[in-house]
Amino acid sequence: MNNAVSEGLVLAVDQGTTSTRALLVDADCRVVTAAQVEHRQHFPRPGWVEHDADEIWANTRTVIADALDRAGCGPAELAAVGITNQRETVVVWDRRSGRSIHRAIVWQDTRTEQSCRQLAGPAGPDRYRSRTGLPLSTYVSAPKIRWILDHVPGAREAAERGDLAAGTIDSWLVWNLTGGVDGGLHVTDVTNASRTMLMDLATVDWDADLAAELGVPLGVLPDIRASSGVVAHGHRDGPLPGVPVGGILGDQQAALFGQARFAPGEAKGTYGTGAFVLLNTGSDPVPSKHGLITTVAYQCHGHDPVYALEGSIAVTGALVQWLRDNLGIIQRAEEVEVLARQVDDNGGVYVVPAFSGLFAPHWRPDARGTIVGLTRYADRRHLARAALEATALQIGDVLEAMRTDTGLDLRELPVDGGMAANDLLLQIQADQLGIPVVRPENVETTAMGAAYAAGLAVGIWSDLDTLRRRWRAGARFPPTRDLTWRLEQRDTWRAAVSRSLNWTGR
Ligand SMILES: Nc1ncnc2c1ncn2[C@@H]1O[C@H](COP(=O)(O)OP(=O)(O)O)[C@@H](O)[C@H]1O
Ligand SMILES: O=P(O)(O)OC[C@H](O)CO
Repeated sequence: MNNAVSEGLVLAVDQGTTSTRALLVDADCRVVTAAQVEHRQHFPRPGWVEHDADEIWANTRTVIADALDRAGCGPAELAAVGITNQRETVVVWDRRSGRSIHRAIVWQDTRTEQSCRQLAGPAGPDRYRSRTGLPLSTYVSAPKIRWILDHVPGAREAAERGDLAAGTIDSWLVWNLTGGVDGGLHVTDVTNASRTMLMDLATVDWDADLAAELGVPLGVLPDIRASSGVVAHGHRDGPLPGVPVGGILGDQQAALFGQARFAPGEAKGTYGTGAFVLLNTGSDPVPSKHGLITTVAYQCHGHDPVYALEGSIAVTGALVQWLRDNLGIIQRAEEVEVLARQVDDNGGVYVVPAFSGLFAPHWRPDARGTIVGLTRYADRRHLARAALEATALQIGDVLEAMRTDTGLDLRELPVDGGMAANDLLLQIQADQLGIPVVRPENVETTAMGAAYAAGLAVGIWSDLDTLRRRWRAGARFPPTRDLTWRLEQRDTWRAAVSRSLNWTGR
């Protein structure tokens, strides 16, 4: 083993929307090595987004092997592995063949819009909110599982016979890591389960009535476990033989954990494919009246769950990808900053990236992407700037909802995620919010959260305070604009958002 590597290595697997990463973290919370592989995005119809679950498992094996190789060590030197994952995305697989029976339906996919509307009925999308913390929307897992069971020939009967397993990506990975068809463990954690619309937030257990109403047989679902605690060990024939699986968390909860936001009132914002603000609300689930989600933040084995309020935004980095892949106005994501810096303002252009409808705080599946304010003056530089502003303005909307729901004024916003590498975005964000935005020294917060959860479970770190002391600020972006400017921006943004509504189902 490489001499520079200290004792007590923890592996974090971060299975995100665009890529799968593995990071090796040492007991001093330093990232020793990292490996990353992107997977294919399938868009078979407008609004549909799919991933190949078998490809994701193959990529997971690859990045684990690469991260270990680069460190010159083997699985025997690992104290634990922690898994974190894109949430809500569902896999349904055959317990006997070990193969998924349909491509994974991704959290951004809108195919269940009609069935969500029917399920909501006259009660509306908040029908199950008090029990689950979630609006009935295309975002959550249950309607996606139901869709697969109803559309793959023979699937519902196979599910009733007990031949199928379903779950979010974490449960697919843990099942495979622990043996798959050879006795793999079918589990998930409380944070992932809280995104399915099948878990009761108060009992942190599946709700049989809900499962029946939403058409998901309880028998296909995994057991729910704490986020930090050893659930199993890697299978002898898998990539991590004998390694304790000590942490499982949804990626946004993992980022909150990795940012060491363990106290009520602390929040973080993560900018990836979408963007997600989570506010730790402590031991009580706080209901939202302003379009936020109530969710489980984490649970350490033997302790009560900790809850959070969340503002989930479907499209932020995905808009940058769209500028790159669909319009070709940039070649690489980071070029959006170079382009946007060439102009002082957006030239009157606003982009509302409602590619999957609008999530928090609006929850409008009928919205679609809209560009307003175009004149002959506008060019790709203004579009690039408007794309970054759209991210910041959407975050502004969810923070305002948080303030209204809780009465809490954040003093600053710690941020992370792939898009947080963009300094211009973070400056625009600080200007839009009127509070400083802080990027930590270690921006690998999602993977760190999974590593922390796993390391805590096996005693690499003794407690949360030890982890909190490791957090270091990297770059700080103080606001430079006044209130009048902010209010004007918000007014124009609201007008743009209103133009994106009522597009489908007219
Ligand atoms: N410098 C940048 N400026 C703007 N967007 C960026 C930049 N770097 C990456 N992105 C965007 O961030 C996303 C990748 O971030 P990441 O946190 O890895 O995403 P995920 O976890 O959703 O897979 C992509 O959508 C990409 O377009
Ligand atoms: O994988 P990310 O970072 O795009 O996060 C996706 C979220 O978990 C969806 O809820």
